[in-house]
Amino acid sequence: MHIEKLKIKNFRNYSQLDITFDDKVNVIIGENAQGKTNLMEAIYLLAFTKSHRTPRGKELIQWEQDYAKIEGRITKRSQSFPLEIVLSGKGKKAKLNRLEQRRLSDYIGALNVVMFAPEDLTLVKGPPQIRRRFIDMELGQIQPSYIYHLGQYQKILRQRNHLLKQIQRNHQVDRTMLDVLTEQLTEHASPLLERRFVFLDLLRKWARPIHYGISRELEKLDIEYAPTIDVSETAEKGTIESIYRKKFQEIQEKEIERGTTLIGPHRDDLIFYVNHKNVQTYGSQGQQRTAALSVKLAEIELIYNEVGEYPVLLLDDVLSELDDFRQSHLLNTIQGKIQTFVSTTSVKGINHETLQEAELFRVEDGKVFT
Ligand SMILES: Nc1ncnc2c1ncn2[C@@H]1O[C@H](COP(=O)(O)OP(=O)(O)OP(=O)(O)O)[C@@H](O)[C@H]1O
Repeated sequence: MHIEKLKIKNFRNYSQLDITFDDKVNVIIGENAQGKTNLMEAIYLLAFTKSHRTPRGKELIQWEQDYAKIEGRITKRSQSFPLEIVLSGKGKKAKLNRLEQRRLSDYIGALNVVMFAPEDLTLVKGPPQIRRRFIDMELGQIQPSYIYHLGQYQKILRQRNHLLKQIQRNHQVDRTMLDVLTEQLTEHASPLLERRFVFLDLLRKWARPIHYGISRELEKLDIEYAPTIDVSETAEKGTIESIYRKKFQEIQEKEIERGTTLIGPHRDDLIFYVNHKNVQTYGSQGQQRTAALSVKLAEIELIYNEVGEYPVLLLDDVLSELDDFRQSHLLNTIQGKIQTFVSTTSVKGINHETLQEAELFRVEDGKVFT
């Protein structure tokens, strides 16, 4: 799949932009603070309806303006269709084929995007929320029902945490509501966990040979899912549900004492191993980077297998962070088959033929010159 055209209005430092992209490699080049990342962010927003760097939609609207609009024309499975996102004080509107989609799960997944930015290199050693966000974003774009369960789960989790705090302060509060919320939370936690297990199994399958290749056949990568309950990765929804129910009963007093939900997918994590050693704890920075790169490349293959087409790849200022060997591994992978956007301050030192054949876009103060 690829993005044919992009139209932007009042987004970050872009007042107005209307560009046509190459279906292979597009290099976005410019000095610092000119709008390279903003352009990548616009594409990310078009795919996921939210930014990769801020949860606050207001920041995305150009200063002094009251709305921002991003339109894209996408080609997927030989069909061409428009996508549109409008942000304003009233919230956000997402249109697919000119029709407003009220449920995120009906919109996300129309355009598949994989982003690789310097902060993704901390996927392995950074805090657990980075890894949970990674799973949620990737699973969400290949399985709309995952987004539905995640949205419900997060809503019920907030209510449950609020109630636990109330009971913590006042033990007289009726606990019937807690039972109701616990049951509802379990109903959404279980499909989330079941899908994450399946996703992890596929990710592992794709990431292992990639990591082995990048490490010049020296390192075997393994990824383990670390849930907050004792459950097998092959367990089905029903089994997961009954384990959650039992565990919630066991820890009820502890949860009230702490005033928060102590188990569930919002507290799970991934553990990375190289040659059976935990990379988070024992890995060198190089090993951690290789593992992060392998996982990103695996994600591309995984989407190809699930969706039938390669996603659009955004490489935001990340090439200069990789050494020559990792850089050429990455560029060999995308060569000729994946529409890629590369943002950089300079192409000096990057001699790979993929970039020589690329379309160049120069960014200056929120304007793009070809
Ligand atoms: N809401 C906004 N309205 C107007 N301008 C904004 C808004 N948000 C950010 N900017 C401007 O966008 C510019 C930053 O652009 P961007 O983050 O894309 O930089 P960049 O070209 O990727 O630079 P670097 O190479 O340093 O990462 C800054 O000049 C900033 O002031």
